[in-house]
Amino acid sequence: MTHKLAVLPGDGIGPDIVREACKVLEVLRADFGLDVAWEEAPVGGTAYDQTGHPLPDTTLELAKSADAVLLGAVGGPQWDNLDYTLRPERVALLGLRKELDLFANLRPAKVFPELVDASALRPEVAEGIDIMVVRELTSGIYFGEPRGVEELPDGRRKGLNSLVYTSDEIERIARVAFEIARKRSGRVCSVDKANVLEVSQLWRDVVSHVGQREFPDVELSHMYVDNAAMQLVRDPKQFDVMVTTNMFGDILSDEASMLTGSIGLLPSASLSAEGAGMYEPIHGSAPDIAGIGKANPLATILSTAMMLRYSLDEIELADRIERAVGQVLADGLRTPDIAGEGERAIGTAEMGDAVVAALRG
Ligand SMILES: NC(=O)C1=CN([C@@H]2O[C@H](COP(=O)(O)OP(=O)(O)OC[C@H]3O[C@@H](n4cnc5c(N)ncnc54)[C@H](O)[C@@H]3O)[C@@H](O)[C@H]2O)C=CC1
Ligand SMILES: CC(C)CC(=O)C(=O)O
Ligand SMILES: [Mg+2]
Repeated sequence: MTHKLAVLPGDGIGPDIVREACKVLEVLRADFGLDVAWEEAPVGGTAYDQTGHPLPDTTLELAKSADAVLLGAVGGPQWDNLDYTLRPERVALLGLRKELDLFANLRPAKVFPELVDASALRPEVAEGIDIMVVRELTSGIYFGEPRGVEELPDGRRKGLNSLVYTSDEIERIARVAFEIARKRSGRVCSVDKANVLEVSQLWRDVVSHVGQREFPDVELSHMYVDNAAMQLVRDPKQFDVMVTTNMFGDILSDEASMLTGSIGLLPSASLSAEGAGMYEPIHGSAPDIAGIGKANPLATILSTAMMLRYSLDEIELADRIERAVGQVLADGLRTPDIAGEGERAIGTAEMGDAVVAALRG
């Protein structure tokens, strides 16, 4: 049966990088028998400009009816002053995640052997890093109520966001992390701020219970988020699976990207319990390099591989994409973000073309 995809390029570099991922899909369809069809739809600031809303009903319906969603990125300075009820990041991105119940965000941070020198770390520290950040994605402080900015009687203003987790939300993300750990090294590190936050005390308690009751074979440790941020740089190989809240996972995965060389390399999968999946690079819309051919498309191409693996059950083709990316890096091809000093850099489209050529062998 034909795999039906919703492709949502979005804003900034979104269209630049999604174009390259679609080239990869074209080749898989033409040369490797992947039975796939996709429809594009506007999302984010672009959709707001076209329709008055960052997540038009037609886009949401397309996403809901698809077998998987491929997303570029949303947001940018031209929409920064919009009222919060219309901001692309909040309405479109958080809206899609919530509407599709994509509570489990998998963000693998793996150092390609060819890119050890591009890491922000010393080569001996960088070599072999392979971390899976499991981030809760549909709750926590990005979604908690009450929220807002209000005027106080004395003329000051008060800004408020709420960090809320219920035990069932913690249980389900913990299970995802433990299951993944079983297929990897059998170790989970849960990251929280239980020395200060009541929510984190609940988080730690629930993760521990799930571990003891259902996954006694998996080794569980706990770490405060400030220490985890430091340990990621000091000794990243101590981590295998990290499980954490929405905001901590957002921040730690951007940090982890620099261990691998660039934020332009890290893919992600966002999954629901019912089988929905959305795939996007972990970075944003990078307005500073939009439309000028400097964006690294590999995070999006690797997100496409995750889509084949997790939503379409095309494991062999997912492996092929990952091998092709390894091949272009082994061939010395570098976009500006991963080029060393004096090294020639290629553009976004050339990098996409190189992956296509490597796929074709
Ligand atoms: N998933 C999404 O759609 C996300 C959207 N955003 C939005 O994106 C906009 C820009 O946010 P920033 O904080 O600047 O974060 P960003 O991730 O867009 O950019 C941070 C830095 O990384 C660089 N960068 C990002 N992706 C790259 C790539 N593929 N290749 C090479 N360099 C890359 C950018 O040029 C910039 O210097 C904001 O409106 C923000 O809200 C931010 C994060 C996630
Ligand atoms: C733009 C935010 C809502 C989310 C974010 O930065 C992310 O998911 O990486
Ligand atoms: Mg982020």
